[in-house]
Amino acid sequence: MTAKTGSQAPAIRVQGLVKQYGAVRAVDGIDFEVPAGTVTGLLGGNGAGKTTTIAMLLGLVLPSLGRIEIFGVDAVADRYRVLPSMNFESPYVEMPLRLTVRQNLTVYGRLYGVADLKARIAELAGDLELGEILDRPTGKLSAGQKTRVSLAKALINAPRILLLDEPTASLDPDTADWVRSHLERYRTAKGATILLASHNMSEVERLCTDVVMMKAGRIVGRGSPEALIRQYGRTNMEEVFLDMARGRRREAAE
Ligand SMILES: Nc1ncnc2c1ncn2[C@@H]1O[C@H](COP(=O)(O)OP(=O)(O)OP(=O)(O)O)[C@@H](O)[C@H]1O
Repeated sequence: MTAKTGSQAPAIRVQGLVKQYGAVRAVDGIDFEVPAGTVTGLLGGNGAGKTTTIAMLLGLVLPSLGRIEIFGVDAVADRYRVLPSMNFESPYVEMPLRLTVRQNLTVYGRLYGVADLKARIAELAGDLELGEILDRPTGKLSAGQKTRVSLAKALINAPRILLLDEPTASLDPDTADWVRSHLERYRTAKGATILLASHNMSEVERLCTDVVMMKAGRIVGRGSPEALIRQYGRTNMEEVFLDMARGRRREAAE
Protein backbone atom coordinates (compact mmCIF):
# COMPACT_ATOMS: atom_id res chain seq x y z
CA MET A 1 0.00 0.00 0.00
CA THR A 2 1.37 3.45 -0.87
CA ALA A 3 0.22 5.85 1.80
CA LYS A 4 0.14 9.49 0.70
CA THR A 5 2.09 11.76 3.00
CA GLY A 6 2.68 15.48 3.31
CA SER A 7 0.71 17.92 1.23
CA GLN A 8 -0.97 15.24 -0.95
CA ALA A 9 -2.51 13.42 2.00
CA PRO A 10 -5.81 14.41 3.57
CA ALA A 11 -5.40 16.47 6.72
CA ILE A 12 -7.26 13.78 8.67
CA ARG A 13 -7.90 10.17 7.70
CA VAL A 14 -9.72 7.82 10.05
CA GLN A 15 -10.07 4.11 9.28
CA GLY A 16 -12.01 1.50 11.24
CA LEU A 17 -11.87 3.64 14.38
CA VAL A 18 -13.43 2.07 17.50
CA LYS A 19 -13.59 3.15 21.14
CA GLN A 20 -15.01 0.70 23.63
CA TYR A 21 -15.69 1.79 27.23
CA GLY A 22 -16.69 -1.39 29.09
CA ALA A 23 -20.05 -2.33 27.60
CA VAL A 24 -20.39 0.99 25.74
CA ARG A 25 -19.10 1.23 22.17
CA ALA A 26 -18.75 5.03 22.03
CA VAL A 27 -17.30 4.90 18.49
CA ASP A 28 -18.17 1.88 16.43
CA GLY A 29 -15.93 1.50 13.38
CA ILE A 30 -15.89 4.83 11.55
CA ASP A 31 -14.05 5.83 8.38
CA PHE A 32 -13.77 9.38 7.07
CA GLU A 33 -11.35 11.84 5.52
CA VAL A 34 -11.05 15.59 5.89
CA PRO A 35 -9.30 17.17 2.89
CA ALA A 36 -6.72 19.82 3.73
CA GLY A 37 -8.06 23.36 3.82
CA THR A 38 -11.72 22.40 4.25
CA VAL A 39 -14.21 22.64 7.09
CA THR A 40 -15.98 19.39 7.96
CA GLY A 41 -18.89 19.30 10.38
CA LEU A 42 -19.16 16.39 12.80
CA LEU A 43 -22.83 16.12 13.64
CA GLY A 44 -24.94 13.84 15.76
CA GLY A 45 -27.26 13.82 18.74
CA ASN A 46 -26.10 13.69 22.35
CA GLY A 47 -23.96 10.60 22.94
CA ALA A 48 -23.36 9.96 19.22
CA GLY A 49 -19.58 9.75 19.71
CA LYS A 50 -18.37 13.15 18.46
CA THR A 51 -16.36 14.17 21.51
CA THR A 52 -14.80 10.71 21.79
CA THR A 53 -13.76 10.91 18.14
CA ILE A 54 -12.17 14.33 18.66
CA ALA A 55 -10.44 13.10 21.83
CA MET A 56 -8.91 10.22 19.84
CA LEU A 57 -7.75 12.60 17.09
CA LEU A 58 -6.05 14.68 19.78
CA GLY A 59 -4.36 11.66 21.36
CA LEU A 60 -6.24 12.21 24.65
CA VAL A 61 -8.05 8.88 24.35
CA LEU A 62 -6.45 5.77 22.85
CA PRO A 63 -8.48 4.02 20.17
CA SER A 64 -9.54 0.44 20.92
CA LEU A 65 -9.09 -0.35 17.22
CA GLY A 66 -8.41 1.48 13.98
CA ARG A 67 -6.08 3.99 12.48
CA ILE A 68 -5.79 7.78 12.52
CA GLU A 69 -3.54 9.60 10.07
CA ILE A 70 -2.73 13.29 10.23
CA PHE A 71 -1.27 14.45 6.90
CA GLY A 72 -0.41 10.80 6.24
CA VAL A 73 1.39 10.25 9.56
CA ASP A 74 0.15 7.55 11.96
CA ALA A 75 -1.19 9.75 14.78
CA VAL A 76 -1.33 6.98 17.39
CA ALA A 77 2.21 5.68 16.90
CA ASP A 78 3.72 9.09 16.13
CA ARG A 79 1.68 11.36 18.35
CA TYR A 80 4.41 13.86 19.15
CA ARG A 81 5.11 14.39 15.46
CA VAL A 82 1.53 15.39 14.64
CA LEU A 83 0.38 17.24 17.77
CA PRO A 84 2.38 20.46 17.11
CA SER A 85 0.31 21.03 13.96
CA MET A 86 -3.03 20.68 15.78
CA ASN A 87 -5.03 22.48 18.43
CA PHE A 88 -8.45 22.30 20.02
CA GLU A 89 -11.20 24.54 21.37
CA SER A 90 -14.28 23.78 23.42
CA PRO A 91 -16.24 25.95 25.83
CA TYR A 92 -16.54 22.86 28.04
CA VAL A 93 -12.81 22.72 28.75
CA GLU A 94 -11.75 25.38 31.25
CA MET A 95 -8.29 26.86 31.49
CA PRO A 96 -6.76 27.36 34.96
CA LEU A 97 -9.10 30.00 36.38
CA ARG A 98 -6.73 31.79 38.75
CA LEU A 99 -4.13 32.48 36.09
CA THR A 100 -4.48 35.67 34.12
CA VAL A 101 -5.21 35.45 30.42
CA ARG A 102 -1.59 36.35 29.63
CA GLN A 103 -0.28 33.68 32.03
CA ASN A 104 -2.54 31.04 30.51
CA LEU A 105 -1.51 31.93 26.96
CA THR A 106 2.12 31.86 28.06
CA VAL A 107 1.74 28.38 29.58
CA TYR A 108 0.03 26.97 26.48
CA GLY A 109 2.45 28.75 24.16
CA ARG A 110 5.40 27.18 26.01
CA LEU A 111 3.77 23.75 25.83
CA TYR A 112 3.69 24.16 22.06
CA GLY A 113 7.19 25.63 21.94
CA VAL A 114 5.97 28.80 20.21
CA ALA A 115 8.89 30.96 19.08
CA ASP A 116 8.71 34.62 20.09
CA LEU A 117 5.75 33.98 22.35
CA LYS A 118 5.37 37.59 23.53
CA ALA A 119 4.89 38.76 19.96
CA ARG A 120 2.44 35.92 19.24
CA ILE A 121 0.35 36.81 22.31
CA ALA A 122 0.37 40.49 21.31
CA GLU A 123 -0.74 39.52 17.79
CA LEU A 124 -3.59 37.34 19.09
CA ALA A 125 -4.60 40.00 21.61
CA GLY A 126 -4.99 42.40 18.67
CA ASP A 127 -6.87 39.92 16.47
CA LEU A 128 -9.20 38.72 19.23
CA GLU A 129 -9.68 41.99 21.09
CA LEU A 130 -8.06 40.76 24.31
CA GLY A 131 -6.11 43.92 25.14
CA GLU A 132 -8.21 44.96 28.13
CA ILE A 133 -8.49 41.51 29.66
CA LEU A 134 -4.94 40.18 29.22
CA ASP A 135 -4.04 40.79 32.86
CA ARG A 136 -7.34 39.71 34.40
CA PRO A 137 -7.87 36.29 36.01
CA THR A 138 -9.42 33.91 33.47
CA GLY A 139 -12.04 32.82 36.01
CA LYS A 140 -13.47 36.36 36.23
CA LEU A 141 -14.39 36.70 32.56
CA SER A 142 -17.79 36.53 30.88
CA ALA A 143 -18.65 33.55 28.65
CA GLY A 144 -17.98 35.62 25.51
CA GLN A 145 -14.61 36.84 26.82
CA LYS A 146 -13.66 33.28 27.83
CA THR A 147 -14.49 32.12 24.32
CA ARG A 148 -12.16 34.71 22.81
CA VAL A 149 -9.42 33.60 25.22
CA SER A 150 -9.93 29.94 24.43
CA LEU A 151 -9.80 30.78 20.72
CA ALA A 152 -6.49 32.55 21.36
CA LYS A 153 -5.26 29.44 23.16
CA ALA A 154 -6.41 27.29 20.24
CA LEU A 155 -4.56 29.49 17.73
CA ILE A 156 -1.41 30.06 19.80
CA ASN A 157 0.63 27.59 17.71
CA ALA A 158 -0.98 28.68 14.39
CA PRO A 159 -2.34 25.14 13.91
CA ARG A 160 -2.83 23.61 10.47
CA ILE A 161 -5.67 21.54 11.93
CA LEU A 162 -8.21 22.99 14.33
CA LEU A 163 -10.62 20.70 16.18
CA LEU A 164 -13.62 22.52 17.58
CA ASP A 165 -16.21 21.03 19.94
CA GLU A 166 -19.30 23.26 19.88
CA PRO A 167 -17.26 26.49 19.77
CA THR A 168 -20.30 28.78 19.90
CA ALA A 169 -22.39 26.93 22.51
CA SER A 170 -23.78 29.37 25.12
CA LEU A 171 -22.81 32.48 23.14
CA ASP A 172 -25.26 35.21 22.18
CA PRO A 173 -25.96 35.39 18.41
CA ASP A 174 -23.74 38.44 17.91
CA THR A 175 -20.72 36.91 19.68
CA ALA A 176 -21.32 33.54 17.97
CA ASP A 177 -21.33 35.30 14.60
CA TRP A 178 -18.08 37.07 15.49
CA VAL A 179 -16.46 33.72 16.39
CA ARG A 180 -17.62 32.15 13.10
CA SER A 181 -16.25 35.08 11.10
CA HIS A 182 -12.94 34.81 12.90
CA LEU A 183 -12.72 31.07 12.19
CA GLU A 184 -13.49 31.69 8.51
CA ARG A 185 -10.82 34.38 8.31
CA TYR A 186 -8.26 32.13 10.00
CA ARG A 187 -9.02 29.23 7.68
CA THR A 188 -8.78 31.39 4.57
CA ALA A 189 -5.60 33.18 5.68
CA LYS A 190 -3.71 30.03 6.75
CA GLY A 191 -5.29 27.35 4.56
CA ALA A 192 -6.15 25.58 7.81
CA THR A 193 -8.36 22.52 8.13
CA ILE A 194 -11.23 22.57 10.60
CA LEU A 195 -13.24 19.71 12.09
CA LEU A 196 -16.25 21.20 13.81
CA ALA A 197 -18.61 19.32 16.16
CA SER A 198 -21.76 21.38 16.36
CA HIS A 199 -25.46 21.21 17.23
CA ASN A 200 -26.09 24.48 15.44
CA MET A 201 -27.28 23.65 11.94
CA SER A 202 -27.18 27.19 10.54
CA GLU A 203 -23.55 27.35 11.70
CA VAL A 204 -22.91 24.08 9.86
CA GLU A 205 -24.55 25.38 6.67
CA ARG A 206 -22.50 28.54 6.83
CA LEU A 207 -19.08 27.09 7.65
CA CYS A 208 -18.92 23.50 6.45
CA THR A 209 -17.98 22.25 3.00
CA ASP A 210 -18.70 18.70 4.12
CA VAL A 211 -20.58 16.95 6.91
CA VAL A 212 -20.14 13.62 8.72
CA MET A 213 -23.28 12.58 10.61
CA MET A 214 -22.91 10.16 13.53
CA LYS A 215 -25.47 8.15 15.43
CA ALA A 216 -24.72 5.60 18.18
CA GLY A 217 -21.02 5.62 17.31
CA ARG A 218 -21.51 5.05 13.57
CA ILE A 219 -21.52 7.26 10.49
CA VAL A 220 -25.04 7.46 9.11
CA GLY A 221 -24.61 10.18 6.50
CA ARG A 222 -22.02 12.21 4.73
CA GLY A 223 -21.76 14.85 2.01
CA SER A 224 -21.93 18.58 1.54
CA PRO A 225 -24.81 20.33 3.34
CA GLU A 226 -26.33 21.14 -0.08
CA ALA A 227 -26.11 17.50 -1.23
CA LEU A 228 -27.61 16.18 2.02
CA ILE A 229 -30.46 18.70 1.89
CA ARG A 230 -31.16 17.62 -1.70
CA GLN A 231 -30.83 13.91 -0.89
CA TYR A 232 -33.31 14.17 1.98
CA GLY A 233 -35.70 16.37 0.05
CA ARG A 234 -35.49 19.02 2.75
CA THR A 235 -34.93 22.77 2.83
CA ASN A 236 -32.25 23.01 5.51
CA MET A 237 -29.80 21.02 7.67
CA GLU A 238 -32.03 21.28 10.75
CA GLU A 239 -34.62 19.13 8.97
CA VAL A 240 -31.95 16.73 7.66
CA PHE A 241 -30.58 16.37 11.19
CA LEU A 242 -34.03 15.50 12.57
CA ASP A 243 -34.59 12.95 9.80
CA MET A 244 -31.25 11.29 10.49
CA ALA A 245 -31.61 11.40 14.28
CA ARG A 246 -35.07 9.85 14.06
CA GLY A 247 -34.09 7.28 11.45
CA ARG A 248 -36.22 8.74 8.64
CA ARG A 249 -33.71 7.97 5.97
CA ARG A 250 -34.56 8.79 2.40
CA GLU A 251 -32.83 7.21 -0.56
CA ALA A 252 -30.81 9.54 -2.72
CA ALA A 253 -32.87 11.00 -5.53
CA GLU A 254 -31.71 9.20 -8.68
N1 LIG B 1 -14.95 8.07 29.67
C1 LIG B 1 -16.07 7.41 29.34
N2 LIG B 1 -16.42 6.28 29.99
C2 LIG B 1 -17.53 5.60 29.65
N3 LIG B 1 -18.39 5.98 28.67
C3 LIG B 1 -18.09 7.10 28.00
C4 LIG B 1 -16.94 7.88 28.29
N4 LIG B 1 -16.90 8.94 27.45
C5 LIG B 1 -18.00 8.84 26.67
N5 LIG B 1 -18.71 7.73 27.00
C6 LIG B 1 -19.95 7.28 26.36
O1 LIG B 1 -19.69 7.21 24.98
C7 LIG B 1 -20.84 7.65 24.23
C8 LIG B 1 -20.43 8.77 23.29
O2 LIG B 1 -20.15 9.94 24.06
P1 LIG B 1 -19.57 11.30 23.42
O3 LIG B 1 -19.30 12.22 24.55
O4 LIG B 1 -18.46 10.96 22.51
O5 LIG B 1 -20.82 11.79 22.57
P2 LIG B 1 -21.10 13.20 21.88
O6 LIG B 1 -21.57 12.89 20.50
O7 LIG B 1 -19.93 14.09 22.01
O8 LIG B 1 -22.32 13.75 22.75
P3 LIG B 1 -22.74 15.27 23.16
O9 LIG B 1 -23.33 15.91 21.94
O10 LIG B 1 -23.76 15.03 24.22
O11 LIG B 1 -21.51 15.97 23.68
C9 LIG B 1 -21.91 8.02 25.25
O12 LIG B 1 -22.73 6.90 25.43
C10 LIG B 1 -21.09 8.28 26.50
O13 LIG B 1 -21.85 8.02 27.67
